[in-house]
Amino acid sequence: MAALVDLSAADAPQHLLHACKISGFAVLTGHGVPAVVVDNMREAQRQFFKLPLEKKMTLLATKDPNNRGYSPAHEQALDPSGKPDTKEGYYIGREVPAGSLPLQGPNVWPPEDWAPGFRSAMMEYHAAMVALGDRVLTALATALGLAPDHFVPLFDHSVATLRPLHYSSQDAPGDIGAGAHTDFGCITLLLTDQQPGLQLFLGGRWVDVPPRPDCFVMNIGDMLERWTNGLFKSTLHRVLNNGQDRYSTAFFVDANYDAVIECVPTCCGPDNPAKYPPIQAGEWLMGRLRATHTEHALDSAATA
Ligand SMILES: O=C(O)CCC(=O)C(=O)O
Ligand SMILES: [Fe+2]
Repeated sequence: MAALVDLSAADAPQHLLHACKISGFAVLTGHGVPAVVVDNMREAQRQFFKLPLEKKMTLLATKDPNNRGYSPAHEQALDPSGKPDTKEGYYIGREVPAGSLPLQGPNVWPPEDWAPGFRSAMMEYHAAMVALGDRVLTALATALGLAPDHFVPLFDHSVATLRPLHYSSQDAPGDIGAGAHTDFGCITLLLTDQQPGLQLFLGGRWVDVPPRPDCFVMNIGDMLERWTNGLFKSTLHRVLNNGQDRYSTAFFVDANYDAVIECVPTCCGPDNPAKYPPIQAGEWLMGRLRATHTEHALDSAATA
């Protein structure tokens, strides 16, 4: 189901290709992300979520036009037909000046004395994830028979969202921490702790993904499924609470807001016509964010 892939091996592209076709999930070893970068991020994540709710509520992502900041428990329903998610989270993106594209702009940060080192630890981890994402995209382009740098111009100002999450021990075991969903973008790089909870929907049933705190769980999102004409699978997954505190950190590798997602040349042809009409990456993303979040400042943000 989620195959182990050693990213440092010469045949990594072939193994990734296989995993993307079968389940859309792989567990990455040989990723080269320094342990200190991961440890500092984990520490900052734990300290931040321990803050009193009144403080966290002053940093709401729903009030930010670029969707940066805190999202409390029950604010998002990743499965809009089900119960809201019990997880709390924090959205962090590229630290850039407000510009013409939605979802791009300055981050929302807690005051330094509330969460000392949070900002620097998160931005260092963000940079490491951008680099890992580039590496995975190069391997995937190679595996697809494209030039290794095929995706580079499509990700040079990409929406690159870091989202530390916390599932609370106060929630009942079996409650929906994160509702059944497929990821909206291209690739997700997920770090978990030692707590189980993540499940994939494969072969008509929910299958546990055993935690591997030293690895990254990589999965394919909707945009890459469309880009590959359905060759890569954007697989349904969810998180169930288990009565323990669980910390995970998602990094969403999404394309440039203004990139057009249409079938890559090696995945369609006369015998295999494009199954999906072209979409603009940012509009797709905004649609999925609006569909899963409660009332949001995004609702009034212009779509480019
Ligand atoms: O917390 C996890 O293990 C998964 C979270 C997830 O699927 C997501 O944020 O898209
Ligand atoms: Fe997800």
